[in-house]
Amino acid sequence: MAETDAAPGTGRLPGPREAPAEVTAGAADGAALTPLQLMRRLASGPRGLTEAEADTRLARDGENTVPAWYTPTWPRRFLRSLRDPFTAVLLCLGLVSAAVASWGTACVITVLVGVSCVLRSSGEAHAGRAMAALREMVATTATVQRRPDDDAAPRAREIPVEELVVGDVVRLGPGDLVPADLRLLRASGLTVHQATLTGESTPVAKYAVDDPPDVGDADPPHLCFQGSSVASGSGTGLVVATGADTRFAAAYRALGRRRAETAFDRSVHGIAWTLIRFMLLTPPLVLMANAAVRGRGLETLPFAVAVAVGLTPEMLPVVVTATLARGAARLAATGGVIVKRLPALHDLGAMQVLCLDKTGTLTQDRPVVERSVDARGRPDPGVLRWAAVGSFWTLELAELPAPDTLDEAVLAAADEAGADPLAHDGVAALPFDPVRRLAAAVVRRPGALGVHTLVVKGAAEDVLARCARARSDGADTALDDAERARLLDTVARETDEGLRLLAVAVADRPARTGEYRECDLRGLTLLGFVALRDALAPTAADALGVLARRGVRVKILTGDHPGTAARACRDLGLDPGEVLTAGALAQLDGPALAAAVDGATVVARCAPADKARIVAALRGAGQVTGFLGDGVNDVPALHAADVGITPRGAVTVAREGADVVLAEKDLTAIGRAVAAGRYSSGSLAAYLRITLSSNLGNVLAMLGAGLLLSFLPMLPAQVLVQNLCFDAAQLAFALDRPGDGVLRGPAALRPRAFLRFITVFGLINAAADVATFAALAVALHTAGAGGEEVFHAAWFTENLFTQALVMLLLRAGHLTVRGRPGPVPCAAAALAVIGLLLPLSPLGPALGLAAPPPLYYALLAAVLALYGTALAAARRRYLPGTR
Ligand SMILES: Nc1ncnc2c1ncn2[C@@H]1O[C@H](COP(=O)(O)OP(=O)(O)OP(=O)(O)O)[C@@H](O)[C@H]1O
Ligand SMILES: [Mg+2]
Repeated sequence: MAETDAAPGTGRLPGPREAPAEVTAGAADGAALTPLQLMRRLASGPRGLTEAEADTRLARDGENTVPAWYTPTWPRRFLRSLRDPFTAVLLCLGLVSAAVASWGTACVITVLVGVSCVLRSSGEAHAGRAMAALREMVATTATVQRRPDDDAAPRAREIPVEELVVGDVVRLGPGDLVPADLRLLRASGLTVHQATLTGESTPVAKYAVDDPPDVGDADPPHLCFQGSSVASGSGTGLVVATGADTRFAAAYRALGRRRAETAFDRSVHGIAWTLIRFMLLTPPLVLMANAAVRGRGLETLPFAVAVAVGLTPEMLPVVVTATLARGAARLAATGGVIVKRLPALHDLGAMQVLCLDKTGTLTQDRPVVERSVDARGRPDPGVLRWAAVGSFWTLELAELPAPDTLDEAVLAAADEAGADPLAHDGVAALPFDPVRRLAAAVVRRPGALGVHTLVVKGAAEDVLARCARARSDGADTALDDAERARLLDTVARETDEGLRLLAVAVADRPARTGEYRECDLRGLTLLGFVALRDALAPTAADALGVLARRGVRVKILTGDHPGTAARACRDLGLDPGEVLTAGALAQLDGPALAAAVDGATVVARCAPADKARIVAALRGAGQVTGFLGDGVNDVPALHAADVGITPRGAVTVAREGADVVLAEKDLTAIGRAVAAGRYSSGSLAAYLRITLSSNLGNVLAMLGAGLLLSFLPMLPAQVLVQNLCFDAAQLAFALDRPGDGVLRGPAALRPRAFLRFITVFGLINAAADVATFAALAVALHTAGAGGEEVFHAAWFTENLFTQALVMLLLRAGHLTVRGRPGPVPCAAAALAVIGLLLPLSPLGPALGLAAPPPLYYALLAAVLALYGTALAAARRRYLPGTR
């Protein structure tokens, strides 16, 4: 409910354009053309646009805004706040009142709705601005190929995606967000996630074609759409549509937000909807009870409506938005954490399990080659040389915008050792893919005519599975299962030292012109291993310690070897216990999978889908689950989690998909984020607890009194004025900071437990009201005076006093902030003053209130003292250790 809707914002409406038609093709229009025809039509070329031409087009066509969070206008915001379910129920009640000509009630309800809508839309506007500023800090870029002028050679450079224009030539690499609709000119092992467009969760292969297949295909293989993201491989594409013209923009409008229910929805939304059901039930119940017991008819309807209104926490959306926005702004300013989706702050506080990837999150992802050995474990620089040939030609031929850190490390080490990958000629490349866990290049060896050499490097298990022989001392020996097992043992021993191992294998094939595919990578000869060391992130151990103290369980889901992961775990002070591999869990799903990973700390050799599956299973088992990762292989899990967290240096698509971005390279920020989430959830929980239990108490008392008395216990207008006072006072919770007790454990609000709580406290509250009744009877009897007005005034005063008391007693934390009273105590004091003075003021008679006799106040003090004692006792039982 605090969420701002997302919609594509291009700042202008799609409409007829001034531009010449041939330069602005939509993705689908050009799909049937050959790349050359299309380039001619878009007045571009394989070398890209010149900077000047790009500027002209940008000025003409406007910015290419990715479906960002746009800021709705004021009237729209106001209308949207009317759509809030509480407001809708209030409006219905208002209509009912108008229908029975109860104009006073109808007017007060209109005022209530108006006030809460204004508060809500201004709160949202404020939160929206704060969020936009935060999201600005993690803006997205694209790699574009442009020329400084007509004669210059093209240069690849990063620009903000907003500056892309039709005709630009863009490069894509793993983890990039497709920045606009593209026609592929070249592609190498390219697969993209386009779940946002098609709902399909597995990556789809994309490739360049010269003669496009039939037009109108829903998912043409040679087009990549804005909003999808690169899962593996690389490509170069021509921008065919930007901004509002992209297919994503159109699809996005229809789709809305696709997120599954998160912890926030389950708790705050869950509670809200339970309440709405109660509210709708209340008027008919009141009517029926009054008809049955007192024989009253429809004349009790305004009262019944007022009672239902009394139950409504109208300020809930306002308090939620304001609390979360305030928490997020503070966290960004002081904690180095950017919350991109407001409810994620609540989910951070509620998080019970945090799954992390290892590489780049717990380690620095700056691997350094430590040694290179042959299949027998003896030092062999030749293995590193071959690995470098593979790395170099994969990067070169796949045109990756940036090298992978492992490849970078291999190339740096080979360079130092004086190897020259250029001595070979590259033919083809299959870039790294986190599912296959290997990369391959096809090269021509100098002097070896008619022969193509495949160079394969990757995870030891996966490369070994494709090897038929192993080479040592220049001689090849056949690899049987026993030998494979021995080699894997050796690898496991090395990983125990914390090393990451890449296996390197080659194979000679007769030269050919056809494409190389994954199935060609068989019958290889293992050359040996390159061992790399990746130092731990300096703050990782501290961060894990903080999480443990805060009661968040940590699990490591990594694509790396179980040994390397276990060693990293131990070095960080975390007991790895039994290390699982994703392969062993392949058959499990749902609760069985959740149970299997429940006791484990490390699950290794996870493909991207495995990480997502495990996260989803944990969530399915009722655990509020976060995921922290930085790579392409983490994206599905980031989406699957209640709260997806990413460090700032993460790949674009991870940052784009995450709910929370750690702005600094400091993992301890996660501890601060969790704390901020818990403070915010703590404020919300206190607000809900207090508001709902006193609302419920008042309603119960009013129902009972309505049946006992011969007149209405409160006039509808009085109920509503009282309600207005409560609402105003409750806004203080948005400014409140609860006590440090909230930091002790995850702060998930469970609707069931919560409803039990408010029932207990509601009953105590109702009991206080009944006691007031008795006090009043005694006082009136003694004073020999009475009447409805005195009763109403007495009850009004008592209600405001009990509300003030509840606000003080059911809230955790100190009453003062830096020596001054905090917002909640101030609001409670204001309530008490109004409760005391309003019936005595000139406004009193206007509302039908008359001053009670002095004895009543003395008795009220006694009732309040008793009530306070009962609250304190119940609090010790239901809210242990909250202060
Ligand atoms: N560029 C590469 N070329 C060849 N093999 C690679 C390359 N990058 C990674 N690998 C191999 O694939 C394995 C899995 O890599 P992946 O990127 O899925 O996970 P990771 O980065 O090791 O771990 P994490 O999931 O913790 O980030 C690595 O352990 C490594 O053996
Ligand atoms: Mg990673």
